[in-house]
Amino acid sequence: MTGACDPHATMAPAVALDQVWSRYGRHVIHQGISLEVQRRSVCAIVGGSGSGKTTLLRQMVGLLPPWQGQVRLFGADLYRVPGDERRALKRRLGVLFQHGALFSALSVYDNIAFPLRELKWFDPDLIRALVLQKLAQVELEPHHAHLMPAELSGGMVKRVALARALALEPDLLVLDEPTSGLDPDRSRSFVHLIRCLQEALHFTVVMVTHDVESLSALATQVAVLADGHLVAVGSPEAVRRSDHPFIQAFFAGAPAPQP
Ligand SMILES: Nc1ncnc2c1ncn2[C@@H]1O[C@H](COP(=O)(O)OP(=O)(O)OP(=O)(O)O)[C@@H](O)[C@H]1O
Repeated sequence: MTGACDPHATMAPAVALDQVWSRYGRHVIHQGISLEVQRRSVCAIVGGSGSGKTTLLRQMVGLLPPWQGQVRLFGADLYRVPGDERRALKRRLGVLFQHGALFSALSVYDNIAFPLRELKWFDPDLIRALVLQKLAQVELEPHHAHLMPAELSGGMVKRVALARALALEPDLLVLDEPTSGLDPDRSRSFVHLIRCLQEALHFTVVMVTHDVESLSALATQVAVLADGHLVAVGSPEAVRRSDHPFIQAFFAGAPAPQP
């Protein structure tokens, strides 16, 4: 039994990929990817352009069934559990895709309230309290709630998107290139925010990044994709010691990650 209610699943990894194969048409992207991400850890997936990082994230969040293999979240087989269990599993995820992807026609308030309203569980007073709490968590002010996405700086868009991803208090936060488009200062401050929130709220993070500085600041585990395979998985310090050419190039010149 691998259902979301399985008592044996309580200590299962947040994410477990088992022999995942992926393809688009005849183009095979992954050839037997197996990876476990333990709860409360921060896993960074890195790899060259087109190596299949985003495809792997889409599979983890229930958007794309793998061609072969299993994707388990918290012990439950995401693509084989019944629909209501799958919906319950997906409510345990917060997702922040590249570029933030806010609804441009909705205010900051309505963007953050969106996943809360969708559930139809909360009355407007509770939604208001939760939206203000999430805004505070991402270090924005209550008056920012009335702004439209077009009125926000790039850093604020990221923060609002993060607040929306945190709205349902996820157990797993999935981030695709969280710092893309930010200048180095804003990037550092956004990474610091994610780190503080993760330490306070104890969610698991899986992120794709090209940014070695973000990786060094956040990741407890690194998984490196190349040629359809995971060529290294481990702590940042251990992966960095690999002599794989992509890994050597990725870390070249970067300061040693803090254990
Ligand atoms: N919907 C799709 N249909 C066909 N091919 C696709 C589709 N999505 C992605 N691909 C191809 O699959 C490969 C892997 O794409 P993916 O976006 O997962 O890679 P990535 O490692 O995230 O790349 P990048 O770092 O450039 O964002 C690429 O060659 C891409 O062109």
